[in-house]
Amino acid sequence: MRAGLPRARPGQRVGLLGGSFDPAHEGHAHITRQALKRFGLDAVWWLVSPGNPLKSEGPAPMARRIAAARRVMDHPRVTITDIEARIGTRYTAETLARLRALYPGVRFVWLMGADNLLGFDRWESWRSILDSVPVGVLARPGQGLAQRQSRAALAYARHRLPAEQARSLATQRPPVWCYLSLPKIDISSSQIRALGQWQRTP
Ligand SMILES: Nc1ncnc2c1ncn2[C@@H]1O[C@H](COP(=O)(O)OP(=O)(O)OP(=O)(O)O)[C@@H](O)[C@H]1O
Ligand SMILES: O=C(O)c1ccc[n+]([C@@H]2O[C@H](COP(=O)([O-])O)[C@@H](O)[C@H]2O)c1
Repeated sequence: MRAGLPRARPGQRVGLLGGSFDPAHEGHAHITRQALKRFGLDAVWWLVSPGNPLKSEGPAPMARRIAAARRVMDHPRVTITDIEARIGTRYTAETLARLRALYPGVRFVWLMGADNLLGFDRWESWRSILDSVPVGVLARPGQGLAQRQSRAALAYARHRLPAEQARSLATQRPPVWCYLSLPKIDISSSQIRALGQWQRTP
């Protein structure tokens, strides 16, 4: 394994929470704890993005975002990593393909807040994401019904795993996705930036 990359053993169930984390906040920590517990994961990696391909404005420098994320989430089973910058990927489909090649036998699960269901069909090769890894979707304040009726959700409706079977998500054969209802935390990085509590430039 290359220096600086997190470790995982074949058979381990690893959730991947990609994000700008600009900055990280309690909403990220909350869905991570819920995903660990309810999807029965061994670990969660926060993939701190070099920059969301759909966002025109760049985020704060990686080192600042990582340091802030580590202050928010200090948990023995959570790793905060700049792995996408290290392996040179930005699009999720590409990241997942590289991670599967780098970590044979590891059972990855792509994690995301339900807001991402809405625009998911604009992601690069979005179908290949759903076809290649189990996807865990965590409730987020907002348009719950619209999210669950988004193009991606409808196109893959028959592959939705009932929440009662959430613990088996990582070992299910894709395409498979699972929507978890949970107590919601109404917080976002945009709100924190709007309050002036985080600047993108030092
Ligand atoms: N409060 C929250 N509840 C549930 N999911 C969340 C919450 N905040 C963020 N997420 C999810 O965490 C992942 C990373 O989010 P991101 O870093 O973009 O934070 P954000 O608060 O959505 O940022 P921004 O407001 O800048 O768009 C996404 O999948 C997002 O849906
Ligand atoms: O691959 C894509 O086309 C794509 C488009 C939008 C978002 N993503 C990923 O989704 C994750 C959440 O992004 P963000 O900026 O909303 O935190 C992050 O890992 C992004 O790289 C990926």
